[in-house]
Amino acid sequence: MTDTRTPDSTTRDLRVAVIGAGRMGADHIHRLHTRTHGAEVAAVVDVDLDRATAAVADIPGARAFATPAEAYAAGVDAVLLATPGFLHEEALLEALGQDLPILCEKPLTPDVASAWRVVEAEVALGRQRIQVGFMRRYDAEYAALGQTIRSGDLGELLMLHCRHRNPDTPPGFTNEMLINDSVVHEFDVVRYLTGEEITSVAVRLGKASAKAPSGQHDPQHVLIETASGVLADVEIFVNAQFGYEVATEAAFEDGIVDIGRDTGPYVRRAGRWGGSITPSFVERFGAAYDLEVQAWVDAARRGEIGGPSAWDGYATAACCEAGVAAQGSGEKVTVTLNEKPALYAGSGHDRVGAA
Ligand SMILES: NC(=O)c1ccc[n+]([C@@H]2O[C@H](COP(=O)([O-])OP(=O)(O)OC[C@H]3O[C@@H](n4cnc5c(N)ncnc54)[C@H](O)[C@@H]3O)[C@@H](O)[C@H]2O)c1
Ligand SMILES: O[C@H]1[C@H](O)[C@@H](O)[C@H](O)[C@@H](O)[C@H]1O
Repeated sequence: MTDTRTPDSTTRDLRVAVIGAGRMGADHIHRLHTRTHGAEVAAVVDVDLDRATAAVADIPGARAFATPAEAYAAGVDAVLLATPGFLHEEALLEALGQDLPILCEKPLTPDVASAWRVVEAEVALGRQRIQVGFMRRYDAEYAALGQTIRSGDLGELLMLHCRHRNPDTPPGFTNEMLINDSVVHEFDVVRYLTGEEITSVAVRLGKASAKAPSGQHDPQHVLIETASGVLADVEIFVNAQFGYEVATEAAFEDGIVDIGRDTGPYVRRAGRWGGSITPSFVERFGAAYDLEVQAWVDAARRGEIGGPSAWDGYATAACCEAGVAAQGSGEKVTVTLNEKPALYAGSGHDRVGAA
């Protein structure tokens, strides 16, 4: 539903409060300040006030705060939430209480009960205010794969073989976070690519790497099934050392499509050949984050959202909960969803993120 109560939103820049100035928040602050049209960083909020202060040092007019309430009192138009996922619910409910447009970094929340509370709060508000930061929808290669699926050129999509590899994990990254923080992206893109809900999740724990921190079983093999029976297997390997890789091989009735392989200059030098490996998500998805944030800003100025919704956040949280249960049981776990509220009709996982 379009918010018609924002009369000057199309004529001046959207004043954004970024909550959380860590790895992802700092990247988004830079993006908003240097290359997003129609928006400005008005406030940075971080419990670590020194970090917030450092983040606004080079941004004229931007102010640092230790709590969102102070930023709201100072006056902002929108919120970009980049605190750790377990803190999202409280911040989302507070921002919804202010009726502000929100770009919430994934996951919406780390468990299905809290995700549903957020959906209920947005439904009670009566308009969509939350966009979830599933940036892969804005990646050119995922968009091309989605186009191939929808065109039917290669027949029906049958299987997806996904590899999700990170060089290492930040401190405090738990075994459950392999699912809640990492595979949550595959849950989203499988829903986005197939246009179907996920019906079950199974997890197999095979041989573990000695490079994984204590408490993490890494890698893991996740098997996802969709409503029509498309199978997607995911190797989630978050201490893979060599670099960052998010790649998929899609098997169709009439062909195979590969996305996410490192490309770039192929160099032959001094008796050797090769290229460079993508170091992190910042490089792999830099262009996708730019498109995602611009789509959010453009939509927020119209009183709309410009990408995956709170329903998408809730549906992926349900998949995560099934995945974490499957980690423990070794059994296939069925994903069950509440009835989709009318607020999200026609604007759920079939929303196309990139043109
Ligand atoms: N889309 C992606 O590819 C991607 C990549 C990395 C992280 N993320 C997501 O971004 C979010 C942040 O991750 P990160 O790696 O930047 O974390 P981080 O730990 O580097 O930064 C979090 C920041 O939040 C601050 N903070 C903690 N509690 C706070 C509170 N109550 N109020 C205000 N600030 C608070 C911390 O001081 C820190 O500066 C997570 O949801 C994560 O899943 C997404
Ligand atoms: O928070 C990060 C981020 O979402 C990355 O895109 C993903 O590859 C990592 O696994 C996850 O920990």
